[in-house]
Amino acid sequence: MTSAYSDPAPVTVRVPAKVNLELLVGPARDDGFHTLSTVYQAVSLHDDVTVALDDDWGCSVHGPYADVVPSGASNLALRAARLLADETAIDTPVHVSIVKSIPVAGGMAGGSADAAATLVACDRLWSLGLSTEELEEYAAELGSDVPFLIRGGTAMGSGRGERLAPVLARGSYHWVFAISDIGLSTPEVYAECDALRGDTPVPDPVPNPELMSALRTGDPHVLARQLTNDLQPAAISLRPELGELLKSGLAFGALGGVVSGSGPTVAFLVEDVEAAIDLTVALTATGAAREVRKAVGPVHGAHVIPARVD
Ligand SMILES: C[C@@](CO)(OP(=O)(O)O)[C@H](O)COP(=O)(O)OP(=O)(O)OC[C@H]1O[C@@H](n2ccc(N)nc2=O)[C@H](O)[C@@H]1O
Ligand SMILES: Nc1ncnc2c1ncn2[C@@H]1O[C@H](COP(=O)(O)OP(=O)(O)O)[C@@H](O)[C@H]1O
Repeated sequence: MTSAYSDPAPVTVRVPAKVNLELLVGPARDDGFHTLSTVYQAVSLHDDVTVALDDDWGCSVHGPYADVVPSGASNLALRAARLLADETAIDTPVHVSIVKSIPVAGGMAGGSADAAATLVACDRLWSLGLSTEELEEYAAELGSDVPFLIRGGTAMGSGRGERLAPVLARGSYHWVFAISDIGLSTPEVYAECDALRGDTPVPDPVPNPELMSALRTGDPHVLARQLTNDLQPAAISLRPELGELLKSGLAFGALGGVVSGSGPTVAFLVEDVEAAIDLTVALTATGAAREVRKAVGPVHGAHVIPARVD
């Protein structure tokens, strides 16, 4: 006799990386986090995260970065699944399988992206029916930029980066990312930023209206002039070669360049897809980056895709 009930099929969610178009870092708060004003853009470097019911909680990581991502309890995606289960009184464990293509510890929020994808996937697998707002609240418990990876597109982040507001952005932008061999630790880069500032008083960050205007034009030449990152001097202080990489990209024709978040990935904004190909070839030839990848932004946040058939 067949049962009327069958286990739900695994759910796969595709999730983008991010770049900060503007990252203004204010003073350190009592809880150790820094007050931020940032503008995130989701870009088309993706991880795919699949959740499936299993006898026990587990995680596996696949792809070129598998060796440098923990697959145990510290994996942020597995932590996301367990947090959501605890908060919603679910007691059916899942296995989380990550096909990782977002650079690790690169300032592109790869771990946060996997956590965001897992929340969206588990919501579907467990038929929780949570709203985007509810998922973003759980996301904020996992990390400052996890909520943005659920939302995607282009958005402003305040607080420690977790409070999101929409931004009116026109057009589609072409990016080239120069990815380093070895990652940088986000807390170390914030600490270096504090050390470089010393005793200089730091005001609360105020969003730059010229960036908002630039995003409304849809013109990459205009946007390129507004790219800003207060963590860039800290990232360059820890990795002086990033300064040279930025200069090379601009010399090879990028409209603008900026360290992505806490680095060490460097993001170059270019005019169009041909310029992206040219810059990718030129930067690859220098050997100054482990890998050079093209992407477009903005793209959607974490979203369910049809299951892979292997
Ligand atoms: C720098 C940014 C820019 O978007 O991204 P990444 O470059 O790491 O991707 C973010 O602020 C990173 O966000 P996320 O990676 O989620 O950081 P969290 O897990 O919340 O915090 C990790 C650590 O970073 C520092 N931190 C983070 C956010 C913040 N507003 N102030 C901080 O000082 C703290 O030392 C904290 O313990
Ligand atoms: N699912 C995950 N993907 C990537 N890194 C993870 C994950 N879970 C935990 N980590 C850890 O988080 C650290 C930060 O990774 P990541 O989010 O890629 O960088 P960044 O904060 O620079 O954007 C890594 O060094 C890794 O050890």
